[in-house]
Order: sequence, then structure tokens, then C-alpha cells
Amino acid sequence: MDIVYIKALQVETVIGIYDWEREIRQRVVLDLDMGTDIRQAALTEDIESTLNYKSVSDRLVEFVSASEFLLVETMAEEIATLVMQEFSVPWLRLKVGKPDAIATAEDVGVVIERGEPF
Ligand SMILES: Nc1nc2c(c(=O)[nH]1)N=C([C@H](O)[C@@H](O)CO)CN2
Repeated sequence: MDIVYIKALQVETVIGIYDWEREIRQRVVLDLDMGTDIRQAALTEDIESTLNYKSVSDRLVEFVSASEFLLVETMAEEIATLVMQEFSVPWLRLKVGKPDAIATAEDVGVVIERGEPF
């Protein structure tokens, strides 16, 4: 299995469980590994033969910036479902970080894996 990845995609969104968090926009940072097979694209150099990380990034920015989740867990699950369904990704690993949430921590968040590696 090969991986197409997106690292440190930053998006501003409404997220959090506290009242003050519902009134501001905060930065979330996404790391996404997507299972795929790159061999056909490597042979043909045809972008249509591979998973286009620009298309996925654009869609994630659109989705996350319009969302208003309470928990990073919910955001992670919804992103995973979107990527697997809309981009036919059979397996992924996703980190959703909220680096500005805890003043004394560099980052907090969740990492999930969904689907089957092949
Ligand atoms: N496991 C989680 N813990 C916490 C979350 C979360 O989404 N998942 N969220 C918060 C608050 O919104 C926090 O980010 C603000 O300080 C606390 N714990």
C-alpha cells in the first residue's frame, strides 16, 4: 500500500465545548495519510490516475471552515467519512490537533485510523 499525505493543513473553525469557544474561530491542524496505489500515476504521469492532494485539501478546508463541532472526535469521524466516501480512499490515518487549546501544551487532539489497509 502506498500513501498520499497532507501534513499540517491549517483551518480556522468554530470548535469546542465551552461557551467562549462558540464565539471565536480557532485553528485546527490536520495530518492525513491516505492509502492508495501510486503505480499507475507513476507510469503515466496522469493526475487523474492518482489521489489529488490539492483536491482533498481544498475540500477539507471548505468542510472544516464551515463546520461547528463541539469535539475534535466528531470532527475527525466526519472528516474520515468524507474522505473515504468522496475520494474512494479505503484506509486512512487522521490527526486532528487543536494547538491553541491548552496554553501549557504544544498540541492536543485525536488520531484515528479507519478502513482496511491493503
Ligand atoms: N478528548 C477531548 N477532550 C477535550 C475536548 C475535545 O474535543 N476532546 N475539548 C475540550 C475543550 O473544547 C478545549 O479544547 C478547550 O480548552 C476539552 N477537552
